[in-house]
Amino acid sequence: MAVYTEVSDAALADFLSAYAIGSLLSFKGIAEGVENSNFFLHTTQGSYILTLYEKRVREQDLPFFIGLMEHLSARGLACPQPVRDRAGQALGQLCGRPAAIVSFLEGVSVKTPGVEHCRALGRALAELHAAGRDFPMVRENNLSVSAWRPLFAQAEDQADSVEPGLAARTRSDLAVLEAHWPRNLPSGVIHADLFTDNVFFIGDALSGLIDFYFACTDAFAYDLAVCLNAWCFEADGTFHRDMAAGLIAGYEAVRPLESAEVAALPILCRGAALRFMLTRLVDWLNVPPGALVKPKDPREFDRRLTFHRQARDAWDYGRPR
Ligand SMILES: Nc1ncnc2c1ncn2[C@@H]1O[C@H](COP(=O)(O)OP(=O)(O)OP(=O)(O)O)[C@@H](O)[C@H]1O
Ligand SMILES: N[C@@H](CCO)C(=O)O
Repeated sequence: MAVYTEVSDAALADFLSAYAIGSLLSFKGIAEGVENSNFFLHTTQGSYILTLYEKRVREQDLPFFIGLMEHLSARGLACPQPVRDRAGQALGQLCGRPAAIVSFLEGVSVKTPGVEHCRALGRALAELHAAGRDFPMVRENNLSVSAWRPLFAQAEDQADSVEPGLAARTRSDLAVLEAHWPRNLPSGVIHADLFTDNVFFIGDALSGLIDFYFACTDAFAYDLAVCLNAWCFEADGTFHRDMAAGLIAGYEAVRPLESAEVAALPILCRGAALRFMLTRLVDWLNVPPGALVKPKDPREFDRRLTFHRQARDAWDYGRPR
């Protein structure tokens, strides 16, 4: 359970007194997630999510995330809407952490997505890219290719204790990716972490996207590569080409890929898999003492990398030639 910071009743009451969202009916920690501390907040006016920003979220980036959610909500994208306090502030401090309240989205995430879920995801991803086009703020992707070697340095000595051969495989992936990482692809606001737990459905219809705390300015096709990794593989590394085809077709129904993006897809997928393998590896080896959190398994992405290393072109990912 991702609750790194406990919030006392008194601290919560003091924090909420700045907001005009009614009086508190219930408050409880949320079991899912690994990054921030999240709580359900139920008041006489409705349901909200309270987030205390932890470890990997830099305080100077919070105006980007909050501004982006406001921008996307204003353009009709179903995402959390930040709630401003009586003084017009969307960001406050609670228990020594930066904190914000956002609207609660209805829906549930799917644990085992099918082709139609992937098609709906593709459409929503392209709509997000379109809605973000006139967002004026910029945030560099601080978990892109130049960050991977320093991340690996934190875990290299112990990598083989997690999976034999992992250190050597990672060294060779890093060399290839650093030499061939594509530049100058069409770019803009990307979500960068659109895993199944961050996409809600009501029945078969996609109802909302959450967790914009890795959002940044980067290649649109990299976001697609993140989704291909997150949605179209089993934990054991089995790839579902039909789901990948649905995801790409859904995306291209809204925003057709340019030829440079199509050509870059295999290396973008390989890089995205390495990014999640590395952050998981570092977290796996460094669980904070006392934190109520279950770290995610880096080996799932080591297995995906086996697929990406042998992929030749976008056709291998289900895109028609
Ligand atoms: N706006 C929202 N509406 C409804 N539920 C939400 C909302 N925001 C968060 N949640 C719930 O809280 C959980 C954790 O939120 P979130 O994914 O943002 O946390 P995180 O720690 O950043 O997680 P991750 O590991 O995905 O980065 C979600 O799985 C969902 O159940
Ligand atoms: N979605 C990430 C965790 C948050 O970055 C993962 O599955 O590793």
